[in-house]
Amino acid sequence: KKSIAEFKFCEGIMKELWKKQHQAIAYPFYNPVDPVALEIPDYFKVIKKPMDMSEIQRKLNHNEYNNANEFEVDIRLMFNNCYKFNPPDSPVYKCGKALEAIFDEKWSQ
Ligand SMILES: Cc1ccc(Nc2c(-c3ccc(O)cc3)nc3c(C)cccn23)cc1
Repeated sequence: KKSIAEFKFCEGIMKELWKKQHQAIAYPFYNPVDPVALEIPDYFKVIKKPMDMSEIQRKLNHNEYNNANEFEVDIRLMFNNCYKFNPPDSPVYKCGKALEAIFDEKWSQ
């Protein structure tokens, strides 16, 4: 059952992740990874299910999540794609870990 409260909770989390104060760690996740622009032509060979904050926001706005769990699945997919593709010592990997920590804190509230 699509509860309003679950939807509001997910909306609140996205509102947090989009905050300007998190821009330095959230920017790699704002939009779909563009392998041409980023010069990473093998990205779609490695990452079979791309996911980003704009797509998550679009799905939320279009009521495409049946529950909060489906929303969390896409959030975790976005971060795990980042950890799969980027080396642990890379700036973007560290951005993912920092942003996921903010997500986890809000998600557990
Ligand atoms: C040569 C090279 C190496 C690493 C990257 N990573 C990266 C990613 C990225 C995000 C999520 C993801 O699942 C994969 C990649 N986003 C960026 C951005 C926005 C700027 C610079 C680097 N970025 C780009 C180019």
